[in-house]
Amino acid sequence: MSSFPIPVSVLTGFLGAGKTTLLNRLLKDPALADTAVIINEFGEVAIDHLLVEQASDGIIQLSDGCLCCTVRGELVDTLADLVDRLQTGRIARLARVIVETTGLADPAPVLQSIMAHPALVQAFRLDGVITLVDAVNGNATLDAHVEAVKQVAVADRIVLSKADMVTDPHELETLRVRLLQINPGADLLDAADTKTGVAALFDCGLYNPATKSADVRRWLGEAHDHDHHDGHDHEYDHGHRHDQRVRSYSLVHDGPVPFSAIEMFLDLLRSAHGEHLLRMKGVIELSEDPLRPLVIHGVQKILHPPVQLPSWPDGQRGTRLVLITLDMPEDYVRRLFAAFTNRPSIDTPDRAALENNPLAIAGR
Ligand SMILES: Nc1nc2c(ncn2[C@@H]2O[C@H](COP(=O)(O)OP(=O)(O)OP(=O)(O)O)[C@@H](O)[C@H]2O)c(=O)[nH]1
Repeated sequence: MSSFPIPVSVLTGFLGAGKTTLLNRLLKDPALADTAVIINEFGEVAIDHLLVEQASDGIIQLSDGCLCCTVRGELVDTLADLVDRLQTGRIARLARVIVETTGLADPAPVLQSIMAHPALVQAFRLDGVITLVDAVNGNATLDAHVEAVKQVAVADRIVLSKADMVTDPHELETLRVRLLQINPGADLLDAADTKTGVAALFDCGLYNPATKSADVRRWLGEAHDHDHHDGHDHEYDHGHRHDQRVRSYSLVHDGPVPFSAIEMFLDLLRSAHGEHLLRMKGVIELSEDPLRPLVIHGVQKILHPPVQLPSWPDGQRGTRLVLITLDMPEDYVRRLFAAFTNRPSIDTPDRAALENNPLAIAGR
């Protein structure tokens, strides 16, 4: 038996960053039994993975019981096919799916295809995004490719590989600081560290139905930190042009918010700026049900189905959203949020005005 929804982890990272190396090591752990690995190839890059052999139906069974396949086309079809195989008994068990994206792919479309598909949303849940960064080439790749910055920005876990090949400790430290500036909410791990195993990388807990918990404690800590800085914490001064376009900030409201207000705020945000919204996570204190926090998370325009936790972690209530954005006017977002949480502001329309005229705030 497999319990739905099945957790899906996305493993991404720059070309040659060490994804396959890490994956091969992880798959030796019995905790990853009954895992399906989907290698999602993009564009023209031809990949000859050791993991993958040719099989007539595209999916091969490895000796440890894991399934593996390479997808050139639609990831959605492969995931739907896995569900079909489970339901028709052609696969006995499926505990987890790992999607490895190759090279310099923008991870957002992969995440979207999992989170947006009506049928897949029932069967799968996004567990988390693991991004490999090569310590030798990391800085140069981040400078050259905005996709690389996006990969770091959407990560729940960032794994630094090839640190053993860097001789200058200062260089390594600079890269670490840079990665955490792009994405302060992620755990930064070392690929060579024995602790960087299954427990550290999986069950990121965006929401785990088995334990009915989410990793909101970390997000909340994150939100508090940002609050102290009044949103100006990531004005970088080191001149990396792509990094400066990525911002991470939090929106905090102490007190309950009606579901309709949050829904409309998110709708407006996504319709006006969806493609600039790399990642969003949050907990909401609902007016309708303040004792049970609503957990939301999204990638670009796609919002995962919200779930309610049975109680508040730490007992501390409040509405906190953490946003990671690319080229998005923060001021607009803050004013929109203030309007929907009914915080008065001299030159900003209130919620009632916005419900009548959603275009009332300039800056879209
Ligand atoms: N020294 C060192 N070499 C590593 C490490 N991780 C990976 N490598 C080497 O880096 C090369 C690329 O590693 P892969 O695991 O194939 O990288 P990948 O991210 O899967 O590559 P693509 O799928 O082609 O993007 C291989 O030769 C690995 O042996 C590490 O932590 N230290």
